[in-house]
Amino acid sequence: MTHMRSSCINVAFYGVTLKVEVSALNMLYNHARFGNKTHSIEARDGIRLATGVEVATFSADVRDAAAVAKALEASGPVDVLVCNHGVFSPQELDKQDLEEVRFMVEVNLMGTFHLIKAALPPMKRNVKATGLPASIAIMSSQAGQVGIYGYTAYSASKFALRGLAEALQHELISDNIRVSMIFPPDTETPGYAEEHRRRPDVTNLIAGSSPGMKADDVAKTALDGIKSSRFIIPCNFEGTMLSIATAGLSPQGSYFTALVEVLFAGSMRFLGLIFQWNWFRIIERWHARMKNS
Ligand SMILES: CCCCCCCCCCCCCCCC(=O)[C@@H](N)CO
Repeated sequence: MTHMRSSCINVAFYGVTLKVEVSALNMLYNHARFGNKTHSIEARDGIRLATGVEVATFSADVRDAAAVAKALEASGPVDVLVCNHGVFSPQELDKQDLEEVRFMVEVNLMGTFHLIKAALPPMKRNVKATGLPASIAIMSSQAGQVGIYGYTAYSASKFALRGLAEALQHELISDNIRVSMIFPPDTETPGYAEEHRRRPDVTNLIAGSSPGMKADDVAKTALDGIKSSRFIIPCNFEGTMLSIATAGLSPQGSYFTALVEVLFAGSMRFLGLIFQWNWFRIIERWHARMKNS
């Protein structure tokens, strides 16, 4: 992040790696259900060990707008805001408690609003004062590009982030602030290990269409994408296909990617339909098997 001042906040959950990659002076390390102060101390020590860089960490629950605002005030103006928090509880909506649904929406969606609202005013002032650009990166998921069995609440919260990001980029373009969205597949984190144990078999079959990744690799891809101010940042090959298939009316800064999107729109729709057809078949078969046993 050479062109940006090395101040950054990073909010937990997809892994500590992003923090190690960025030579951050100020960091906010945030936790929802799984988090506490210990995690932010671990993150700080991890960064010191890996890079020798001394960082500050501030903890807050992203669901608590006032706490987030306080933490951001303590951290000082942010150049690169990475909204990296997220929670997931896999279950069919029919079986899932509304409390769980609300929890995902509160953390994944409202938490992102809280961070951006708190970070934006000083970020704008800072960009004006320094003449340097700033970035807001939002961690979505491939389940924020396509809805999948067992992901109703999660997909809803992640799809919502896209609307937020597209509109926000309109609002911030003249302030020289770039918005990015990252769409990772299953990512090896402690949260994922827990999720994988609990999610329905059929979810595993469908999510298996996109191979999982290590948190480090997602972090590297995310940083590269943020640095080149891409709006959509896919993380693996399937993610690239998915991003072309779901390009919609999203901003596209790369002429090359724009050309690929235009040239392959039809055939990607066709491929997407084949994927859907296959997924519906998997679901039907799975239900038939459940009925028989
Ligand atoms: C047209 C071409 C299509 C290409 C293939 C599409 C494959 C889609 C697979 C979706 C996997 C979703 C993983 C979500 C991970 C996640 O966010 C949870 N693990 C939460 O932690």
